[in-house]
Amino acid sequence: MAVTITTTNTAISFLSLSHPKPRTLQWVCYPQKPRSQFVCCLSVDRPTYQSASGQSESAASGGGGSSLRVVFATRGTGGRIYPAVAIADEIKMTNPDAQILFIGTDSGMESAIVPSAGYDFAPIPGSPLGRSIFCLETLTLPFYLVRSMVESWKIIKEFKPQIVFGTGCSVSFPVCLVAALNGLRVIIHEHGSVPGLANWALSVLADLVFVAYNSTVDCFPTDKKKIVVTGNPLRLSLKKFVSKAVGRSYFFPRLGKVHDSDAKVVLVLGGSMGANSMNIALLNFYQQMLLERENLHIIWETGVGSFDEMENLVRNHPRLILAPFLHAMDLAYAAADLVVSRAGAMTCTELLATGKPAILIPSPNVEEGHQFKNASLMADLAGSNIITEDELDSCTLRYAIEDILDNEQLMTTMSERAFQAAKPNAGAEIVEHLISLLNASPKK
Ligand SMILES: CC(=O)N[C@H]1[C@@H](OP(=O)(O)OP(=O)(O)OC[C@H]2O[C@@H](n3ccc(=O)[nH]c3=O)[C@H](O)[C@@H]2O)O[C@H](CO)[C@@H](O)[C@@H]1O
Repeated sequence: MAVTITTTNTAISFLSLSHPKPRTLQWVCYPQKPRSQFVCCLSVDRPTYQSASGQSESAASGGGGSSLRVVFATRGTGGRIYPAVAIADEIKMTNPDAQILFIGTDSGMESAIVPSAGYDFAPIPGSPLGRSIFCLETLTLPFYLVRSMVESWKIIKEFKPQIVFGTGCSVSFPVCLVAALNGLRVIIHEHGSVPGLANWALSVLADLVFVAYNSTVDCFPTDKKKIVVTGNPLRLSLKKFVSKAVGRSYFFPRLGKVHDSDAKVVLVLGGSMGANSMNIALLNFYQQMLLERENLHIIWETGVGSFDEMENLVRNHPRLILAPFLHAMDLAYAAADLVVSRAGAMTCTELLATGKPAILIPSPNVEEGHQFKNASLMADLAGSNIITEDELDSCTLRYAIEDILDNEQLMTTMSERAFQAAKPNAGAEIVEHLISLLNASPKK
């Protein structure tokens, strides 16, 4: 359930000033139950994009207009969904008449993230991927795949896209396959350092393959000429400048009003799913640290799955925001002096673009040590501090946080290095390639 609350308090005034279109605060409930005194899941509405005729519903209705029509197929964690949202944002910037439709599943995070980003969404059945070849999920995979392909076929026939864009997941596989069978342009993007299975397989039939890192190129079993290294695209909201005061007034109204320059805000991110070990480590010292440091404020994303438990364990405090998931990441990054986070590929891209000093705790549960590779790269590029899961405990984390927070010079250097290493134009570059491809030889 999403309840939109329109109000006229100071935070809203700041938001309206900083964004081209007036926006409203949205309180998204995960799961569907009344929330307590904690601020839970504040999100900022984006402008709803309208078609040239002014009828937003026409986006999913097919029809014969000449505007660019793109389908995005995405599912999974934020790291797969947000690159698609970022490229869609970029397309709308350069082609305001473009018609965009996202295909995903009803059960995945995309069903909440995509509509909240202002795009039309069409669900298909998800195909589960089993951990071994003999497990139930793997045995039922062909059945799900056929169902997903049939549903994708119907949507593609009706929407008539020129391009189908997959971000590598169990939804992008059937959708891109159907697109290729229909003779449509297929493009994929891999955000991580090692391609997922869907992207690996789809690279063979894709017209263009965008990747974030040079080292990923050789991982694909396809003609290297169609692989372009661009980096990861950023959501439009993260590319825009949001001042520290605006970010802070959104989360802690008093800070925005008085521009308290002594205040220090620590943003704790467990990735799009949250991180239990980080939650536990923080749980053991947040109270003491807030007590000892009167200028400290904490924004703590617990993950949707752990939120109820954490909400029961964490004591309400005026300088603490506890949230299951943050939609307004632009404002959260803007507010923060220091970010403590998992080391997912998209988060690392965003930390560089927003110039945030970071302590990274790579998830040990991600295949092939992806997150450790990301964190090592961040340490080289921006001097990020790495704490491994084995080293993670309350003392280590608290010491690492205070070590950076108390060293202004170090924070400035880390921030400057991050800005220098950022590649904020990946999205624009991807859209340029995409338009050139269409102009060079329209397939249909
Ligand atoms: C490539 C990789 O490492 N993937 C792992 C990563 O994915 P995950 O998708 O979580 O990691 P990423 O850092 O790549 O992407 C997270 C995205 O979600 C956004 N975000 C996050 C929190 C929030 O409250 N609001 C918000 O918008 C971030 O801004 C970012 O854009 O961690 C998951 C566990 O958590 C693992 O299952 C995935 O295998």
